[in-house]
Amino acid sequence: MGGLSQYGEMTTVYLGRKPAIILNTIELAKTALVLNASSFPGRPPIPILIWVTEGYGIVMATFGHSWRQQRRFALHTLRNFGLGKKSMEERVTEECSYLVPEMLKLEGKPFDPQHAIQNAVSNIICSIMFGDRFDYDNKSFKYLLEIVKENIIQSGSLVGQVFDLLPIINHFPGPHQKIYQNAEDLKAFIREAVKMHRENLDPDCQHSVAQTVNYGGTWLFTENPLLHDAGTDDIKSGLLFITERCHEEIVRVLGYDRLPNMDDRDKLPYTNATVHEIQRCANIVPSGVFHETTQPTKLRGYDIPKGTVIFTNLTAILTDKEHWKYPDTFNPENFLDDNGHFFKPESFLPFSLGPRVCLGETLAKTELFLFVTFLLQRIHFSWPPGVKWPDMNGIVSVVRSPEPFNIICHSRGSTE
Ligand code: HEM
Repeated sequence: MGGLSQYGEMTTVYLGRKPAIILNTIELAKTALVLNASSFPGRPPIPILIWVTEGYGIVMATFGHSWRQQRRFALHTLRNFGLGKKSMEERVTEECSYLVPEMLKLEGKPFDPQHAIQNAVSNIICSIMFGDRFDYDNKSFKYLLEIVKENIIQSGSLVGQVFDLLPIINHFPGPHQKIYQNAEDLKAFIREAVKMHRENLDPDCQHSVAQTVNYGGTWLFTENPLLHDAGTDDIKSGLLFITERCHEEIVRVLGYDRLPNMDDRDKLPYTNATVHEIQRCANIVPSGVFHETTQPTKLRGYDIPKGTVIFTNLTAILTDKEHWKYPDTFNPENFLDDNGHFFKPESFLPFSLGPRVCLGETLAKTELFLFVTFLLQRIHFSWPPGVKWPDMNGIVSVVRSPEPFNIICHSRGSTE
C-alpha cells in the first residue's frame, strides 16, 4: 500500500470492475476528509460485516441518522465514564498494577506476552462497559479474545473477500460460518454480562456503561461487537513494538515507585516520542478504514461520482519522505525537535481525520502512554538468545497485528 504513493498524491485502483481512490498524502487527506467533509463520510457496504453484525455498530455503519445517533451516544457515554478524564486514567493505572506481575510470572523464561497485553487492554473497555475486569487466567474470556482476533484476521482475508463477491454462500457450509459463530458467541457473552449487571445493579455506582443501559434503556453497548473489538486488537498491536530505550528517563523523573500519569508526558519527552514512534511504525490500520462518497464531488479538479470507495493510505502518510526525518526506520527523533522537546508532525495520522475520525483516540492515547511507561519503568525486556527476530510486517488484515513471538522479562527495582 505504501508503494502506491509513487504514482502521485492520488491513485486509482480497481476492486473488481469498481474504481477506488487512494489518498496518499496528508494534504489530500485533509482536503477530502476535513475541507470536503460532507462528501466523504460514507462507508461502502461490506456483506460479511453486515451479515455478522446484523447492520449494528459504528465502524462500518452507513453514514446517516443511525450512525450519528450511535456515535454521539458512544462519545457522550465514554466521556461521562471518564474518557480523557481522571477516572479513565485510574482504570488504566489499576490495570497496569495487574499487568506488571502477570508479565513477571515467568520471570527469566521466554514467553509470548500477547495474551496478557490483549487481556489488559480489553479489561479497560470491559471495566467501562460492565464495571468489571477479567483475570488473565479466566478461560471463557481467553476464548473470547481468541475469537475476536480470529474474526479480525479472517474477515479481511480471502474468506471475507469471497463472501463479499458471493454473499449467497451464507446459506452454505464453509469457513465463513466460523466467523458468524464467533460473532454470535461474542454477542452472547456481552448479553450475559449485561444481564448479570441488570440483576446486581448497585444504584449508587455510576461507573459502568452497563448500568447506564439499565437507566437509559439503550442497546448500543449490549449489541455492538464492533465497538468492543475496536478497543482490543488495535492497542495491543501498538503495544507489542515496545523497546526499553526510555527506562532511564522514566526512572530519572519518576524513580521506581511513583506511578506514571498523563501529566508526566511533558516531563518525559523521549518516552512520549517513543510511544508516538511505536504507533507510527506499528501502523496498525495501514489503509485506514475505507470511506465512500455520499454525493458527487470534485478532488484536485477530478470529478468523483457518488458511491466511490476512498482509501486513506495511512502507510504512505506515516512514512512520507517529505514529512519525516527518518521515514523508514524506528527512531523517536521523528518526534523530537533540535532541543529534545516533543513535537507532533502534521503527518502523524494514525487515527485519521474528519467526521469519522477514530472514536477511541483519547482512550487509545491514554492506554498507550501509561501501559508503555509502566512496563518500561518496572520491567527489563530482552529477546531469548539465538531466536530469530520476528517478521516486523506482522499479520496484515484490516488491522496489522504482530506475529507470535517470545520475550524474556526481568523485574527492575531500586536495587539496580
Ligand atoms: C491505537 C489504537 C487505535 C487506532 C490506531 C485506531 C485507528 C482508527 C482508524 C484509522 C479509524 C478509521 C477512521 C476513518 O474512518 O477515517 C478508526 C475508527 C474507529 N475507531 Fe479506532 N483506533 C484505535 C483505537 C480505538 C479504540 C480504543 C476504540 C474504542 C473505544 C476505537 C473505536 C473506533 C470506532 C468506533 C471507529 C469508527 C468511527 C466511525 O466510523 O464513526 N478505536 N480507528
